[in-house]
Amino acid sequence: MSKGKRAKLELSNVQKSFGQQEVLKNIELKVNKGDFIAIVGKSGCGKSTLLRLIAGLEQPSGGDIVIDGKPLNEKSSTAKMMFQDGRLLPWKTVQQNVGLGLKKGNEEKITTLLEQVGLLGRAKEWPNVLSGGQRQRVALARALVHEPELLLLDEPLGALDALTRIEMQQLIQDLWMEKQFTAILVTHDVEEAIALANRVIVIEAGEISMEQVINLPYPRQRDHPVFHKAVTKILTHILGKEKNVSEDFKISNV
Ligand SMILES: Nc1ncnc2c1ncn2[C@@H]1O[C@H](COP(=O)(O)OP(=O)(O)OP(=O)(O)O)[C@@H](O)[C@H]1O
Repeated sequence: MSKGKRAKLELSNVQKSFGQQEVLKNIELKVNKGDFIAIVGKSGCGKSTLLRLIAGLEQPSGGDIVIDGKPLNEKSSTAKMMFQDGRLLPWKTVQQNVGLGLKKGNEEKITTLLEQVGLLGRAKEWPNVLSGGQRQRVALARALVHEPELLLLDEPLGALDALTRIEMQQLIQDLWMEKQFTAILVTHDVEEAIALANRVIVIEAGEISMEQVINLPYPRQRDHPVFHKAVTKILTHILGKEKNVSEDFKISNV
């Protein structure tokens, strides 16, 4: 992270407990405007809780969350969130879903976004006739139609098949490159993290145990050797088998 860039989001000593269970402790994280951050880690390590804190959907038990220089108190007004299940309203058409909460006079934005996600021809259909991937395209359009400066993605592609998942990753990357919003993605998939993020954060037992800058150009190429080294390095860290890794994979910078 280069000095002098404006911080979009800053977390200082953030903690979160549910009853006696301490889920997050001492989280320190600075996200610059335009960053694409991926948060990875084992199931139950606290990834979604961290995202929900940033979205203002949960309150921290301690520490500070600052967005655009201002403390985040209640629900974040600038952030938009996209979930694994899309959360489309089944009684509204595709275009009505995308336009939810949008003020009158902005219909053109709906058309533009539907075109960008490749669903303009399905605008008047109901969500239940769409495939899982198409539903997530609608969910993505719905999040982006508000032109959010901060997009929070909670395992949005987790329910999709491998090929659709890669197509969706490319779509998210294209839209991020074009619109230059700040993105934070929670994912189980280390390859997905490296396909999209300029920084990957690993959470282990409620703490950030690794932060890896991914110095690969966009659009990302999966067949780049550094891509595979980065996957191995992060997976090795998560799985805790550093001692068994060959020297080839012990790289300091990717
Ligand atoms: N509202 C809640 N009330 C009580 N405990 C909770 C609540 N939300 C999360 N937890 C607990 O916090 C821990 C972390 O959950 P979280 O969903 O953040 O993990 P995660 O890393 O996103 O997991 P996964 O990858 O399986 O989705 C878990 O032990 C979970 O049971």
